[in-house]
Amino acid sequence: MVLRRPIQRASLRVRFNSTAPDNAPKASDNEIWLRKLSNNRKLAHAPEVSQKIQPASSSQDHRNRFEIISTPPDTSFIGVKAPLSEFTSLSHIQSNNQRHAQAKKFVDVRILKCRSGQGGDGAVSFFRDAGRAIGPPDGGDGGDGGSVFVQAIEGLNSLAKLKTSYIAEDGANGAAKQLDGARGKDVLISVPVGTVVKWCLNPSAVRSFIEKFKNRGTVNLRQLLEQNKVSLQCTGRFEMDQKPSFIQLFRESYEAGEGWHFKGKDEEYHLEKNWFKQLKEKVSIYDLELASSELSADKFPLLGIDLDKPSDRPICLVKGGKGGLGNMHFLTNLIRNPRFSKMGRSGLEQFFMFELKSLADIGLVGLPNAGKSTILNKISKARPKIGHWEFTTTHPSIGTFNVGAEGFGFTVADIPGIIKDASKDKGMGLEFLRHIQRSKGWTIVVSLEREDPLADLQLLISELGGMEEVARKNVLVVCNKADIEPHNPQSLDKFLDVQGFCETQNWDIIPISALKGENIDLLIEKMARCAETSAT
Ligand SMILES: Nc1nc2c(ncn2[C@@H]2O[C@H](COP(=O)(O)OP(=O)(O)OP(=O)(O)O)[C@@H](O)[C@H]2O)c(=O)[nH]1
Repeated sequence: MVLRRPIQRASLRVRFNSTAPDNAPKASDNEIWLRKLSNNRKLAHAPEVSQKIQPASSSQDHRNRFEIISTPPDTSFIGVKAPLSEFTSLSHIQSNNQRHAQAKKFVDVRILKCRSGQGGDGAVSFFRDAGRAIGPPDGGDGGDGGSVFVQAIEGLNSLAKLKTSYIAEDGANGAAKQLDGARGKDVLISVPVGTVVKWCLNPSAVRSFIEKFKNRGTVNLRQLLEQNKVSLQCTGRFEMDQKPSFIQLFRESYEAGEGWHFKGKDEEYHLEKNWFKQLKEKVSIYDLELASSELSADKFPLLGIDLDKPSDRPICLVKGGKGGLGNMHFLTNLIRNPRFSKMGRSGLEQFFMFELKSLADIGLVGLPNAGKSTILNKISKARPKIGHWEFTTTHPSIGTFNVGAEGFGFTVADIPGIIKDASKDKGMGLEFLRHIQRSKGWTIVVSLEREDPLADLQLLISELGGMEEVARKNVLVVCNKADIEPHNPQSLDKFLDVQGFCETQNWDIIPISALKGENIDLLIEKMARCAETSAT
């Protein structure tokens, strides 16, 4: 717990003259405060101020993405290793790539630098007036640095307008006449509902790490980010819980007992005086308390913050540094002329990844050209661009529509077509999968125009993460383009193959022609069912 300063001064702007109230702490107040600090010595312990992020080669087993490598009491924090891909964005790293530049038109992932303000320094000043050339110390405290907050609000639908860095203001320095410095202004980042905020690595550090591999032949970025790990220091939710829940962040501030600001006589002069050495020792307990309160504030959920509802209040990402104490706090019966004050504590600079995940009830997936956009166009108010070339859909679009008189509504997200090896970053990759991850149901579209629609379905399942992943959802398989050669027995066989497979999985299936609008009403009913309940 951080001890409060001995006296809370009533006003930020106090004129110290013969008529104005003197709110500076008295020497006796300061002595009580310093004595309390000494008594607290046993409680305070030096925090381990280090967070090493060292990519290290790992095994191929990615099932356990967060591997615990050490736990208290052996270390202060829970050591966790996780693949680099958890803490960076592949599309961000690939931003120079042409193919991905096209996909970037719709911005659904951003990496932002956030820095909180540094605390202002405490002032060294002494009261003066006509009657007294030098009076008691009256240097005010530095103001606290501003913090960076995030808030999800309705009405926004893209991350495109976010800046690349958000820097909160530093606290102002304290001044003479007991004037505290002003608090640094906070910064608020407004994002759309559906945004997930995750702590991430500095992108330039990731890029320079990747550079090292470029000389060693062809690099598959996805594999590189999967196979190399980051070591993090984490904490549990409760003291006794050793399950990692938060990443511990560290700010680089002065060490306990340091961070003095001297005026007139320098540090060397003061360090020779026993009275200063004793004071420094006591104040180092205060510094430790500040450092430990920083440690409890400087944490971020390991799995990120899911802003799936409008935020009631802004959430702090990085907290501003505490302002330093002015010299009036160091007046004691022994120290009559404290010509020193404390510096403000540092702010915190971290990177965060903002991912926009659609909240659609149903995710519409299929190979390119299967007719997803045509289906969505037919059934929803949305009018996605339709074309007969592949990758017409370059960014997710969401359609909302109502079923029946009661108007049960659901939303459908159309994502770009998935191709073979999309999970290995072919085609437009699987970056858009985030938009259907939260959907209760997946509607998988295959085209009966293709040679082997069942093989297409199986390929899609494999690219979507395998049967285990797909089985978590309500699945509806749509066999589109049933209008092409409807009387050809081969067309019917193709449909029956897919139907046979769906029956073994207990999945619903429907043949349709999106182009001709055939079976669309039944499709809507089935999709409504697909959206209604969760499979798990
Ligand atoms: N004959 C026939 N053609 C269809 C049908 N549905 C869609 N098409 C055509 O198939 C082509 C591709 O349709 P889209 O809806 O753009 O396909 P998509 O799956 O969204 O494609 P991507 O955006 O590349 O993923 C277009 O030329 C459509 O007119 C259908 O039921 N029958």
